Amino acid sequence: MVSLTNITKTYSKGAISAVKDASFSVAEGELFGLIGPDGAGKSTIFRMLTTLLVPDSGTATVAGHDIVTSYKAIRRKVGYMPGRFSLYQDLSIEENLRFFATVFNTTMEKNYALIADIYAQIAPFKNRRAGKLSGGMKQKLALCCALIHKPEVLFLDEPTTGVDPVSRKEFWEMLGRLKQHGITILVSTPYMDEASLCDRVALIQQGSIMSIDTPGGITAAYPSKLYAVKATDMPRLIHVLSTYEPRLDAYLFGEYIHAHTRGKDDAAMEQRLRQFLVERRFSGVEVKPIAPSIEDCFIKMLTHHEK
Ligand SMILES: Nc1ncnc2c1ncn2[C@@H]1O[C@H](COP(=O)(O)OP(=O)(O)OP(=O)(O)O)[C@@H](O)[C@H]1O
Repeated sequence: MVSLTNITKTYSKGAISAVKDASFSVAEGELFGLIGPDGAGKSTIFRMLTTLLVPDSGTATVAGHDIVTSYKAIRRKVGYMPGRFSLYQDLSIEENLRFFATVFNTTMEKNYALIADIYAQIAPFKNRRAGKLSGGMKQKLALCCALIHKPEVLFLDEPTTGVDPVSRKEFWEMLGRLKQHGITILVSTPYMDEASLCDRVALIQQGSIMSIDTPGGITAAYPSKLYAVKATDMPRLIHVLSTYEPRLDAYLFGEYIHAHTRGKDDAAMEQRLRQFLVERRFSGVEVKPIAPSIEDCFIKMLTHHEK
C-alpha cells in the first residue's frame, strides 16, 4: 500500500540532510510505526508520502500512485493528521468536522460509521470551539477530521505527543479498531513503548532507517545480554560502571541502570559484575539479566552506529 525506494530529502539547499536513502514498504491493513526522536526525519517522510514535499531523489508510491506524478489521486485517498493538529481553533467540534468533510466533497453523515466510536467520545462537547478543548479531545477531533473522507491510508504524525497517558492508551485502542475497517495506518512516535503496539516498525535516527521488523523481531535480534543493575548509591554506581572492563554501555532506565558489553557477554558476566560492585563497597547490589525493550534496542543500535 505504501512503498519507498531510496528516498532522500535535504533542506536549505542540501545543507540539512533530513532523510537519507530510506526504503521500506507497508502492506494493506498494516499498522506501521516510524519510531525515532525529535528531528529524526519522521515528519519529512510523512510530508513526502502525503505529497506536500517532493523528494530530492528516490521513488515512492501510495495506494499504487507515484507521489510526484500522481499527487492528486493520492490526496483523495489518504488521511493526514499533522504533528500540530490542523484544526480551526475558532470553529466548534462539529464545524471542524463538517468543514473537512466538505473539502473532500462528502458529508459527515455519509462516513459516520468509521468515526462513530471516536466521535461519540467528543460529541457531548460538539458546540465547543476546538481552541478550548483538552489535548486528548483535540487529538480525537483531529483523528475524526483525518478519517471523514474514508481514506485508504492514514498518516498520523506524532498523534500522542504531549497527550496524557490515559488518552494515549485510548488512542492506540482506537487505532486497533480502525485497523479492523481495513485502513492501512502509518504512525510516527518518539515514545518507544508505543512501538510494541504496531504490527511492524522502522527505527529511525538522523534520517537513516536503522532497522525494520516486528517489535518482537527487533527485541529478539538484540545481540548481547542485558542486565538491570541497582545499588543504594546510584550516582556513584553509574560512575563506577564506566570503569568496568570490558567496557560497558550503561544508562539510567527507570529505577535501574541498564548495562551491556559491546561484544558478546559470557554466562559468568552476571556474577562478575556483582562481585565487582561488592568489592567497591556498594550496598543493596542487584544485578539481573533482563529482556531488552525496544528502547534498549534503539540505544544499542545508536552505540553501534557511533563506533
Ligand atoms: N522546513 C525545514 N527547513 C530546514 N530544515 C528542516 C525543515 N523541516 C525539517 N528540518 C530539519 O530536518 C530534520 C528532520 O526533521 P523532521 O521534522 O522530519 O523530524 P521529525 O522526526 O519529524 O522530528 P520532529 O518531531 O522534531 O518534527 C531536522 O534536522 C529538522 O531540523
